[in-house]
Amino acid sequence: MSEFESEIAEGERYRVGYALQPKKVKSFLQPSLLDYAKQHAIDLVQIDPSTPLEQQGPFHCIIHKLHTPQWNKHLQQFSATHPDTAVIDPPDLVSRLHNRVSMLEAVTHLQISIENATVGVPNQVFVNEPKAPDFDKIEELGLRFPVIAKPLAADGGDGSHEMCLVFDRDGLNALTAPTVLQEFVNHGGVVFKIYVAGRRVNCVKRKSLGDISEERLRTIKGEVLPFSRLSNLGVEDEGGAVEKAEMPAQCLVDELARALREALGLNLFNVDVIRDSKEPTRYLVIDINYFPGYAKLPSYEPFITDFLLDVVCTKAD
Ligand SMILES: Nc1ncnc2c1ncn2[C@@H]1O[C@H](COP(=O)(O)OP(=O)(O)OP(=O)(O)O)[C@@H](O)[C@H]1O
Ligand SMILES: O=P(O)(O)O[C@H]1[C@H](OP(=O)(O)O)[C@@H](OP(=O)(O)O)[C@@H](O)[C@@H](O)[C@@H]1OP(=O)(O)O
Ligand SMILES: [Mg+2]
Ligand SMILES: [Mg+2]
Repeated sequence: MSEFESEIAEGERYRVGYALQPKKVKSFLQPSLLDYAKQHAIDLVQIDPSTPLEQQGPFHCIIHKLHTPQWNKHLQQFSATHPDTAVIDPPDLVSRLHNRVSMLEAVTHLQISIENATVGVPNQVFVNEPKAPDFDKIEELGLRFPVIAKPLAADGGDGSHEMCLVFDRDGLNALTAPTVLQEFVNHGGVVFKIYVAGRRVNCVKRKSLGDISEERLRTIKGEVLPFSRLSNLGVEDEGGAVEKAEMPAQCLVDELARALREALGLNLFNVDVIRDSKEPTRYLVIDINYFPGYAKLPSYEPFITDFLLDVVCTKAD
């Protein structure tokens, strides 16, 4: 018997509306998810964002990854008149993840120390005009090269995944504003991706940028190395770094997910975490994404369905 069978009244069905871009519908709404959810009393219903929500309901729950002002307004109006529909998640809270400075602020307030491990963020500074960056500000913060130049906006818009590895001050001349300069931390070429769906948590390993040696730093001058959508690149694991990497302790993963879920007020996100090669008890959060690619997880169908059942059966803790 499933965890929820005793909660669901005989014949009861739950309507969950989803409002996503066509590309996301294709990747997230796999037939296997639709089927699994259906067998567990959840009907996933596509929402047309250009038609009033009133005409498309009723909904027990709405999940979404659209953030045009018009969609936010429709959602807000619908919520006001349908307080029983759970909106996963409120647009004003999601928007904190659309900026690479505010995204990491919640992490800096967490006090996590489990099994000697700590969780923080890399040093970073926002510069408006990288061509004439405020070097004093950078040095005051103790920011050290190499750095990754990341676009401030992380809203899925054009260029929001286009990054640059910058090896020294001269390299900053190649950048365009506005940019977040984040210290590059050697981490053994493996990123841990913690997927959260309410109280459901799953951590997987992925290939990342390789370490940069002191030797390489001495020889590279004024160079920048552009890259984009690294998490979608090939999965080839040269040298077996990903396979060999030890996972972070499960209690650390669970506590980080729980604490961030509470601090951000969000249910659907993932967290990219690296482990400092020099200090392996030091974990660093480098990125948080709203409504990430859950379909890449093994058994994502029960993962998502159980989360939706948590919401509609109001079992979330
Ligand atoms: N501070 C850092 N130190 C070392 N490597 C980093 C750092 N920040 C990012 N990286 C590497 O660059 C990749 C891309 O960075 P980031 O995750 O910030 O970009 P993104 O475009 O938002 O990614 P996503 O596709 O997950 O949304 C990371 O997965 C990691 O491999
Ligand atoms: O492309 P996928 O569906 O796999 O998911 C990616 C998602 O793309 P989307 O645009 O389709 O939502 C990205 O969103 P935007 O920043 O572009 O908004 C971002 O969240 C990535 O981190 C996700 O990849 P993952 O972190 O899971 O590897
Ligand atoms: Mg990332
Ligand atoms: Mg991201």
